[in-house]
Amino acid sequence: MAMECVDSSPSDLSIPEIPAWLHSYTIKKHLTSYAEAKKIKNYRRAAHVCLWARLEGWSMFGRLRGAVMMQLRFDGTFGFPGGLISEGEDVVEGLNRELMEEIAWNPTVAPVTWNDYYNTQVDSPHNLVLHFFIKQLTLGQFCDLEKACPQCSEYGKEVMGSVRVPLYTMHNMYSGLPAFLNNKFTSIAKEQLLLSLYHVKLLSEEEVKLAILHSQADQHRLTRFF
Ligand SMILES: O=c1[nH]cnc2c1ncn2[C@@H]1O[C@H](COP(=O)(O)OP(=O)(O)O)[C@@H](O)[C@H]1O
Repeated sequence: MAMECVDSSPSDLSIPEIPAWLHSYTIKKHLTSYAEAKKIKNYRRAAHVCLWARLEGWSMFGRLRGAVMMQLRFDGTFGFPGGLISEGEDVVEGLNRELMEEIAWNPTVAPVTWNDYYNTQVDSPHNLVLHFFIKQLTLGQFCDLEKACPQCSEYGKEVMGSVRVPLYTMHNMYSGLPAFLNNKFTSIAKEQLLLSLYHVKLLSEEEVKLAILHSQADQHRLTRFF
């Protein structure tokens, strides 16, 4: 007997507006509405979240802007915390459960809710529906979470630790965010990172463009020399 799926989602979840130039860089999988995604049969569902906090100030590396959390995964790639939703499980409940396992998230402090939903993409080759959330924390909550991460049950197994994404670019136009973008990312996590930075206005349209350009420029330099 098929298990009945619990679903607490509101009916008005819409597809976000994404400017055409950013769309072409960041939407690598079919973008769909949550309602359409619900109709897809025999696909697994996963949900991940970009947790971030505003952070004003400067350092010798450049303007700090904000704290954004990603994690180093068991497969050597970077991704956002989250994971597969169990059969019959509500997406938001499943996401909060995954966060407890992967980053020692305490959902009673600041649970991820449907207000934090951002978009859904369909990874057809892998029969996977990918839901993405973006949640703002206070800087205090973010720093507490960073300290708690190593206490999670998956630490040293599935998750090797949380990292803060560098949002600055140094004078050489490469160190910082452009260099970070040349790491290996799982699935569409790199594209989700760029979308998040733009969506929450941590970076302007021009700054996202430049970060992409400078990360690619360095790849070309390396190809020429080696
Ligand atoms: O940060 C991410 N953004 C988008 N997709 C991701 C991200 N991390 C993992 N995925 C995709 O979702 C699938 C399941 O995610 P994950 O590996 O986190 O699940 P698990 O923690 O339940 O094992 C992965 O196989 C990968 O294709």
